[in-house]
Amino acid sequence: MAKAASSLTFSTSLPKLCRPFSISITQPPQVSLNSKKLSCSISSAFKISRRTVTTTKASSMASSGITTVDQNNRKVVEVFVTEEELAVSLAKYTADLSDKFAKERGSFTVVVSGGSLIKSLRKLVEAPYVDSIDWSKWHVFWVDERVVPKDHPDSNYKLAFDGFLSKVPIPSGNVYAINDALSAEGAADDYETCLKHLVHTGVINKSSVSGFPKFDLMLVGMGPDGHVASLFPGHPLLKENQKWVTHITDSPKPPPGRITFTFPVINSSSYIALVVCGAGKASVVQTALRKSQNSDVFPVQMVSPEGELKWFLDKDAASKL
Ligand SMILES: O=C(O)[C@H](O)[C@@H](O)[C@H](O)[C@H](O)COP(=O)(O)O
Repeated sequence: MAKAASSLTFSTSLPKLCRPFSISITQPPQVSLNSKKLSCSISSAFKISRRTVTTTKASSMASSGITTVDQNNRKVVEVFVTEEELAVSLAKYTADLSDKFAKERGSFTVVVSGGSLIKSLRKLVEAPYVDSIDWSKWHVFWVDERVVPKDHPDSNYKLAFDGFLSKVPIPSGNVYAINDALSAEGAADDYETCLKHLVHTGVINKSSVSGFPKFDLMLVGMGPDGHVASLFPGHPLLKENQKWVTHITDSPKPPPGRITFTFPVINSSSYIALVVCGAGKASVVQTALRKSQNSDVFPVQMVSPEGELKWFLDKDAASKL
């Protein structure tokens, strides 16, 4: 097992077609200076699959340990040499879940963020997925939206429509954009009312654990400051625990007016894919996946779904692990 742990590494001279490796974290490793104990602890904490990347830096990741993991949750970290490979894997992951939920419950509720995530979904609109996915089962929501007209360049709806939704046959009635004629507060209330209706009619599941809506899959990005959705570091909205959808008028990332799902909704999800690329996010990724204290510094560290959390990282975002 010590050999396996020492293979968890990154290199700038990786073979071009090398496959990603996955780390399934089932329990936090015990970090110890005793090398024998450390090796045993790490082996019990990580399940390594598709291991093809072998250099020296991984042992430093392993020896620091990952201590942010909730023992009851399943967290997977997957690192890709290129964003292109990440996009391929993300498409397969999404398509597999689409198939699973379409078969199991006759619909697939998918939540997307804005930002670079939409570009990372591009493989879904290509073969084989564009033809094999049952798009009629999809119901699409936004984890956050900027309160601007739907044809505005800042609109997350427009971003997703142009890059993704316009290229697949999802019924237009299954795409839940905000009412852009309302204020931020009004749009948030309206969106929550819409979600309540869809929970009532069974399109969206309800968590028996939290009582909040339980989406099948959330595909979300993370900002360089560690924000997810429109939940920003230090903002009081991080603590919202009643509302399903809330609003912000002082977003530090423009535009200032937005609506956002709250953490209880995000964390009721069955699956969350956190898609993070670029060296500018490496420090936050490092803190989120290697922190040794219990305090949550970044909003992304509050992402802890009932189901599976999977990090999709490119090698730049993972460069400090
Ligand atoms: O509307 C938004 O601003 C987004 O939903 C936001 O949460 C985004 O996902 C992150 O800021 C990451 O964006 P990038 O991937 O472009 O850095």
